[in-house]
Formats: sequence, C-alpha cells, structure tokens
Amino acid sequence: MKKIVIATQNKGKAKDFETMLAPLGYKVLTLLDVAQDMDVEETGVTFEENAILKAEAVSKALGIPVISDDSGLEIDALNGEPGVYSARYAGAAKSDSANIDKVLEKLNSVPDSERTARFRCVLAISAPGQQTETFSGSCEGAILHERRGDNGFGYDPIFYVPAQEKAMAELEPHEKASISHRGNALRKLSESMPAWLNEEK
Ligand SMILES: O=c1[nH]c(=O)c2ncn([C@@H]3O[C@H](COP(=O)(O)OP(=O)(O)OP(=O)(O)O)[C@@H](O)[C@H]3O)c2[nH]1
Ligand SMILES: [Mg+2]
Repeated sequence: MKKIVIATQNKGKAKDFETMLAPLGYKVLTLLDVAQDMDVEETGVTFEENAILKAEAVSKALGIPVISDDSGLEIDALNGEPGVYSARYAGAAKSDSANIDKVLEKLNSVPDSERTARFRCVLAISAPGQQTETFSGSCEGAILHERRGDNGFGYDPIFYVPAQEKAMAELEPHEKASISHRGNALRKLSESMPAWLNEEK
C-alpha cells in the first residue's frame, strides 16, 4: 500500500483524508504517527501562509514529500471570524466544544438570513528540492442555532449545508468528502498534479 504523510496533528482532518485517499490505495500517516513532537507555529495571517509554513517545515525536517492543510470557518456576520484562528477561537486549548459555544453566543441575536458562512481549506504540497504548490477549496453554508449530528469534527455540528439540507456532522464521511472544502481542494490537487496521487511511491 502507498503511504502519504499529512502534516497535521488534527485527528478529524486525518479521518477526512483517510476517507478520501483510502479508495486511491493510500495509507494516511499524520504527525501523530511520524513526528509527534513536531508542532509548527502558525504565524501566518492567511490559510495559504500557514499551509506553506506547515508543509515546508515538516518536509524539511523529515526529508520527504508531505501535504499540509490549513483550514477554517469564515462567518459573514462576524466579519470573517474565526478564520485562520478557527482552531484556537476560544483559547489555546483548541476545544471544538468551546469554539462552538463561542460562535453560538456571538450569533445569538443574528437572524437566519444573516448567518451565512463558509469553510475554507488550503492544501500545500512540499517535497525536497521542489517548489511548494497550494490548492484551495471552499464550502458555503450557514450557522445553525444548535448542534446537529455526531460525525466530523470542529464546527461540523453547527454548519448547515443547504445542498444536502443537513448539518455537516449529519453527513456520512463520504458525503462530506464529496462537497467539503477539503474534498474540493484535494480534487484540484489531484487534477493539477495527478502524478502525486496516482504514481507508486
Ligand atoms: O467543522 C469543521 N469541519 C472541517 O472540516 C474543518 N476544517 C477546519 N475546521 C476548523 O478549522 C480549524 C483548522 O485549523 P488548522 O488548519 O490550524 O488545524 P489544526 O490546528 O486543528 O491542526 P493542524 O493541521 O494545524 O495540526 C479546525 O481545528 C477546525 O476548528 C473545520 N471545522
Ligand atoms: Mg493548526
């Protein structure tokens, strides 16, 4: 089986990648498998900057090709917050539950028509001696008033996907992959760099 390293500590992201890459014959490895103590500081102010920082630092340290993912939720009524700070919105402890509570509280008096939002994802590919490449994807939706569903991670329970008439956390993993910001970015990557996901490594 081919192996691919995703430069992330996030188990929810890892599951999303497994859903998308297992059918292509890949075993997904993350930093939790290959470099548990590697935590790259995300000093960028855009998803793209942070994705590049993570991919290049990990590829350089391990001397192998890697893909990184920087992603987050942009809520229009909050001027794009939490954006690149999505993971740590309610504090450095990175609690999904506290992050959701903070969003629901901030949107408490915001009507349905103004609760539009989107997930964004930027994937960066970095390999020794090669120029780093990035691919972005998004997924439009709206913020619910309460949690729905048990699948996924992060803000999935409060992110309503109009096309499916369900919360992201109510979708099966393969359904999420077919419409998500991460799925859309990965499809662009595989179209633009087919050798990356189709060649034997
Ligand atoms: O409901 C969600 N469904 C998703 O599909 C999703 N994708 C991203 N997010 C949110 O955005 C943060 C990323 O921040 P982020 O890119 O810095 O990742 P992270 O710090 O969690 O892990 P790492 O990859 O950096 O190690 C995550 O923690 C989540 O809060 C999502 N929430
Ligand atoms: Mg992070």
